[in-house]
Amino acid sequence: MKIAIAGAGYVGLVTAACLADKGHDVICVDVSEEKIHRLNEGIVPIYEPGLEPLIQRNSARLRFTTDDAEAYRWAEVIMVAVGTPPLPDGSVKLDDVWETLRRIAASAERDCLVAIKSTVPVGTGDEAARFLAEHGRRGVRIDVVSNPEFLSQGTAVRDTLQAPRIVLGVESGRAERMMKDLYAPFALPYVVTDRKSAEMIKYAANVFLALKISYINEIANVCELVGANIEAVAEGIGMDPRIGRRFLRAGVGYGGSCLPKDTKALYALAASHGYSLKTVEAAIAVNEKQKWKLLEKARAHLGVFSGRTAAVLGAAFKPGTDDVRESPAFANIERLIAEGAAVRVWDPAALGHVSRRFGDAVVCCETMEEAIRGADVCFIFTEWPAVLQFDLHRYKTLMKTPIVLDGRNCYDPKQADAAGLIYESIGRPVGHRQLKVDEAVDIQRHL
Ligand SMILES: NC(=O)C1=CN([C@@H]2O[C@H](COP(=O)(O)OP(=O)(O)OC[C@H]3O[C@@H](n4cnc5c(N)ncnc54)[C@H](O)[C@@H]3O)[C@@H](O)[C@H]2O)C=CC1
Ligand SMILES: O=C(O)[C@H]1O[C@H](OP(=O)(O)OP(=O)(O)OC[C@H]2O[C@@H](n3ccc(=O)[nH]c3=O)[C@H](O)[C@@H]2O)[C@H](O)[C@@H](O)[C@@H]1O
Repeated sequence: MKIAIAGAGYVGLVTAACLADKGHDVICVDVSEEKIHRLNEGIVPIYEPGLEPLIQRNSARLRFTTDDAEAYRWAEVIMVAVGTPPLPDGSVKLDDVWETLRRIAASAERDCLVAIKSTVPVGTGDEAARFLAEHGRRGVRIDVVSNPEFLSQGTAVRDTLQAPRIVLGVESGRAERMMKDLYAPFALPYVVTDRKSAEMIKYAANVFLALKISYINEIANVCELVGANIEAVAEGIGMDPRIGRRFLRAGVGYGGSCLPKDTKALYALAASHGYSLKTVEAAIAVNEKQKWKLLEKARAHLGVFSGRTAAVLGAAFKPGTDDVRESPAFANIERLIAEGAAVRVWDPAALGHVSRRFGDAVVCCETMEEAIRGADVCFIFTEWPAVLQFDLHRYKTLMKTPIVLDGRNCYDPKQADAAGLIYESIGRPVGHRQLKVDEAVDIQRHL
């Protein structure tokens, strides 16, 4: 089939490459001249494992352009994968979606299907269908489908090729048939429903994941108070298939472009109908507090940050991506700088974003060693493989004071203790080298 995809971002690019890989002819459209220029030069503008070879392998069936009118004239299916960022009140900014729909209405000359992959408030698909029926060219039939996306960054290619389900929110037999033709080569299970329910499935899924994370983080906080170990607790409850093991990793909270914005968007949507979503409100509040956990722990050791050197390991919101949107690391770096710390940041994929955002206010380090050398404290915000595999003794040799505060529970506390570290993580008992606030005046004295 001939597919046009609006938006060459994490979702659009991955979807384009996977559809081309399954034999479809795909044109990926973006308004960013720079992005399209780079893609046409063979440079993939985002870091997503497996994406570059997939794009290269399918170059015969995959084109990139800024000429949306030409792409929308040509396509049988137009997929909308543009951004839907949050507005200050938590509701969703739909400007790019509506701009895309306006362009489709003006350009589509043949009967076609518009599949909305972007995460949009419930009811947007119905509005889009009305708009296209009213403003599309005379005699051109444009069906609208809600086809929400569930991929995760870092595993996006696999998630797309082996998705647990494909959700289709359709209002006509023609739309359902076309979407099933499109996805037939993937041989995946479908959930076929109406447009509004499909849009709700997307929010309900993301928000459920956020609830699960905030719940485990609160349990971790209580574990710290009572001396229990969250890793054992998560394993113990996760083995119950009604609960499930995934998304029970305690840490410094969820970040990224989606869980934070989608929790707020669902809350705002319900509120606009006069309903207060209490569970979601609590999950958002817990997450906001959780992201400062490591700074709280650091204060107990160091008192103030002024004059201290802080190493930050990981800036991306999770491993396997260069995305720093709503990254807990960024909020913490900002606060450390504001409180007078000298901040040295390492990340294997996201350093470009760090230097663009913080400039000379931080030192960007190419290696973990460079970041931690001479540091008074080390914060771990992202569980990159290099962090997991790092020789714990190196912290002791390289740091001025080996205080390692781990927001992703990367190490075994006993091993960290044996390696001579003052090590604290989330929801687990601390080693015997733990310092009390009033003992922390002169760290060196204790080592
Ligand atoms: N990033 C993720 O892991 C997932 C994102 N989603 C949803 O998918 C949507 C897209 O997200 P991302 O890919 O992360 O966004 P992104 O910000 O990486 O990419 C969006 C792209 O759309 C382009 N664009 C803006 N206006 C355009 C227009 N009128 N025509 C063509 N291109 C245009 C932008 O230049 C940008 O390159 C959002 O609604 C998001 O909530 C859903 C599942 C996963
Ligand atoms: O709508 C979206 O954009 C996507 O949002 C999330 O995907 P993503 O944001 O890429 O990443 P996740 O793996 O969900 O992680 C989100 C955040 O939660 C944190 N997390 C995740 C799992 C966990 O157990 N604990 C935890 O703190 C991660 O560190 C990260 O900061 C969902 O997992 C995807 O299904 C969805 O398609």
